Amino acid sequence: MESLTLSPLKHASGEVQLPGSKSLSNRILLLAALSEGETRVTNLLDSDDVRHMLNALTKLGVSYELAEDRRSCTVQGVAGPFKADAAELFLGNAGTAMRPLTAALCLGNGEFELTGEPRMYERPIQDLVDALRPLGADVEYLGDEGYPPMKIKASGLNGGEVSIKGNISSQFLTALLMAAPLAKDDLTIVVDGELVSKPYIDITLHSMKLFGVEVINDNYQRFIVKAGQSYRSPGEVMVEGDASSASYFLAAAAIAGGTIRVYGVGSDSVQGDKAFAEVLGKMGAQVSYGPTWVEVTKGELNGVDLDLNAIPDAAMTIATTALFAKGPTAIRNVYNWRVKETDRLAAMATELRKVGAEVVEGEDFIEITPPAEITSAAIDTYDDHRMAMCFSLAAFGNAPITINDPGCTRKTFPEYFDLFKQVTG
Ligand SMILES: O=C(O)C1=C[C@@H](OP(=O)(O)O)[C@@H](O)[C@H](O)C1
Ligand SMILES: C=C(OP(=O)(O)O)C(=O)O
Repeated sequence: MESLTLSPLKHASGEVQLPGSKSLSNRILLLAALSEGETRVTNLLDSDDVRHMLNALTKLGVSYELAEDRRSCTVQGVAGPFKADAAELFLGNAGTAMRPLTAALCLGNGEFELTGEPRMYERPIQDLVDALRPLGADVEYLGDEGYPPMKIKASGLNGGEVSIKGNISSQFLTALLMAAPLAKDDLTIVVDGELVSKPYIDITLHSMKLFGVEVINDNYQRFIVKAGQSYRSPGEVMVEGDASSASYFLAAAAIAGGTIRVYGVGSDSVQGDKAFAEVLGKMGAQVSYGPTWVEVTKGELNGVDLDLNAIPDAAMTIATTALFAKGPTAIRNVYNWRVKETDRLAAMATELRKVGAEVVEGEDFIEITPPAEITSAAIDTYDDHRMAMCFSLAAFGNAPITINDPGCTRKTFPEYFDLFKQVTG
């Protein structure tokens, strides 16, 4: 396994043009495929998660033309459910491909197998399948009950009223919402209990609206989607920059100074993770926004105690930023860190201790007391892109930090370490 050793870093400044948002890239590609007409998608993310979606669309008979740099793509919509009647789809560890495609495939007619990397077989999908079955979906688990791989025998989805649990992943509700307009009748979706990662539902509703579909949203507890609203191409869509990817650069500036400005995400962004900069502000960094940019300058950082359920991905960056704050930091209500690329609560606790932090790992929270001096360590990344990216920040101490398997950032941000070097060199 390769590793990358970062010498102690002192400074971070410059400008970063963010790659396209993963969440938006995969939603827009799927909706473009299901819609009437041709859609030109620009600023598309080029990363493993998006490649899995693109490969799946090819196998499902969708044609598209991808630019040589893979950052723009013209998709020919199939105007309704996929036309393919059989396919085996390998979806890696991409939640934004696995969950939405599971629901979308049920709309058509045929037999489909959905497979992925070993970790995908440990990431739950039962709450989605339990919501699809009463609508007529035939989904068989091929391995463990409640987890991929799965076989779908599709024959369309009925309308009616269905309830879905949202306390493990918002992607289940996202998947059902995006499939809903192509069901045979109107669909009412009732959220059973707590809904985690709520801002991702706004990304979903925003994406559906771009493609001409309106959803009645009753306080995120009840959604009504009228049938017969077909997706229609808006012609051209530009993908916003990735707000989660922005977090590492903004945190670098907050920790080390001078100033970093990221372009592609700002006050106009639909992504919940734009709120990450506000958290840095609460810690003491100076933050300013434009419609499509965010700028952070170093401040005296203090620990915070916050519920970060709404921004679970960017919240990981707060965990390593906490190494440079005065006093302890608590990140609360992040139980679902445990079912992501790795058990992120356990991984974060183990690796933060390696650099000298004192850590309390709760069932759904983590408390971090920074060390007086960060100690040199080799950080294991657990095939989790965010572990690799977060721990690059530990190099702002006085000790070298080795990141094992830095290539795992390919899931969402293949060029991360090149850009990080540019702003810290
Ligand atoms: O819908 C999305 O695009 C995502 C939703 C979130 O997952 P959960 O809803 O499982 O928390 C987030 O962590 C993931 O990276 C992307
Ligand atoms: C949880 C993540 O990914 P996924 O879309 O696979 O859920 C993530 O990117 O942090």
